[in-house]
Amino acid sequence: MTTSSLIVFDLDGTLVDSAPDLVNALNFVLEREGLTPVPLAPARKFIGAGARAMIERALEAEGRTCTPDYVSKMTEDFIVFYGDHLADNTRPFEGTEDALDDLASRGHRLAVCTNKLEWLSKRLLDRLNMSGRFSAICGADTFGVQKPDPIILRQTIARAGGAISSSIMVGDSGTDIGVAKRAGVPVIGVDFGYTPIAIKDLEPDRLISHMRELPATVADMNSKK
Ligand SMILES: O=C(O)COP(=O)(O)O
Ligand SMILES: [Mg+2]
Repeated sequence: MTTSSLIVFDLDGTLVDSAPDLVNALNFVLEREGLTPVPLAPARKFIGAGARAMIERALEAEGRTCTPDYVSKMTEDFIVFYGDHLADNTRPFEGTEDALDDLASRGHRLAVCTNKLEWLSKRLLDRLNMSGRFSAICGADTFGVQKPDPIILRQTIARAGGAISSSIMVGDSGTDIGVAKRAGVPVIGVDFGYTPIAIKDLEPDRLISHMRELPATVADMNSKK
């Protein structure tokens, strides 16, 4: 028998392949400052800790040091540009919508816990016609703390009407594995997202390589509780 539970998803690199639009926005601000744009493949690993961290990681990779105010201005400009272009090329990873349908049909509630700003996350999921699937969509500014601070995951679970003891986190990077472990929530890693450290080395409880594997993985974890 399957126990129904809340499944909490990371957004960038887990539900959606958002790197093309994030990197376009990054390159918009870099080029405007006279800096060299970054190709998509190496820039993917800058994603995962929010917009500011993405810009800082890109500047560091170019060997630039900038004042916090300068980075703040670039971050503001990044967000304005990204807000207008966030669904130009971003799509759910293959099999995601079928997997979410399957989980919902088994009685699972779904939520999003991301280090993207909440309004950008909601706008993106609206544009992809996916918002209605989630009982809560929480971002870096929703509770004033970001992943891997366990408060953001605990509060997301509460907002979605779930319980820590019956929730599972799904994510692609160190912030997701970290937040889940700190909050005491089992975690499934996906190996198709964005992370500078191989996801298997971060030791998620389970690892999947395609969203089609998710419903059976969740069912198996719940059957062993
Ligand atoms: O946009 C980011 O850098 C982080 O987003 P994520 O937490 O959904 O991976
Ligand atoms: Mg991610």
